[in-house]
Amino acid sequence: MPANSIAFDNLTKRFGQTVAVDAVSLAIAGGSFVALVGASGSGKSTLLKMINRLIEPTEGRVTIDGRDVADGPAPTLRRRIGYVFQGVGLFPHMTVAENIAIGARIAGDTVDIGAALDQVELPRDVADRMPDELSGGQRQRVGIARALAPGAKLLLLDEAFGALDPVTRDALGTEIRRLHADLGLTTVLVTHDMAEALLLADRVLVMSNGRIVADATPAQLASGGGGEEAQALVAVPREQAERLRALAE
Ligand SMILES: Nc1ncnc2c1ncn2[C@@H]1O[C@H](COP(=O)(O)OP(=O)(O)OP(=O)(O)O)[C@@H](O)[C@H]1O
Repeated sequence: MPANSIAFDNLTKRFGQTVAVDAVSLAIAGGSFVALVGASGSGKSTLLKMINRLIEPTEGRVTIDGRDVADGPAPTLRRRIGYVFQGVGLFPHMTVAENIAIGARIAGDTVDIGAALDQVELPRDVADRMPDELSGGQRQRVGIARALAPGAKLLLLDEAFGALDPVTRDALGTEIRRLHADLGLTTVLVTHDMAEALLLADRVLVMSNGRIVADATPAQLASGGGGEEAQALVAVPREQAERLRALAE
């Protein structure tokens, strides 16, 4: 498998009586773009956070290129894995430049802030601004720049476009896809939006009650494959598209 592949091996997480992730075994090829979709509470975020050890499994393990993520210190692991979530979590009292550099600085490295801003198509003059002087979409771009600044080759996105207007959301999605290709990333995107998953990912995993109930390509899903639960989710954007088409007739 190409570098930066991820594997789940009987991965389970229980919170008391709740089985958030239920014995998931699955491999994600290095360089692929995988979307994880499913209803609220189906276990998507829990599965994602076990990759960068924000959550530790109850049973089973996650490996990256065959090595257990639990081997070695979590901060070292997290420098390899960019993580962007809804709300971004920029430090409000630090400038954009300081926010982007923080991960690398802690590790004793420096970051080319201009290049990091170029990468996410932000003007270089935002470097000295504070996060609350940016739009939501710009803040999200800073979050992506920060996640990738330490040279991460894996990118985890947890509803990263969730709070944005549809136009900004679409533009950021396209940009993430470009960054994914340009930087040769392995990307895992958690989203409740099947249309976003179909348009951005190479492979769509559907979660339900802690299990992966469908594993298909966007083309397979669009042509009716993937099973009942997947098709129930595909029906939403399909019906919207049909209603729009009907309006034009
Ligand atoms: N820290 C926690 N303590 C107890 N239960 C938790 C905790 N985190 C998650 N859960 C439970 O685990 C299950 C899976 O949650 P998770 O956040 O992974 O779902 P999700 O699919 O990401 O949902 P959403 O789309 O709403 O973010 C849910 O039943 C949730 O209530």
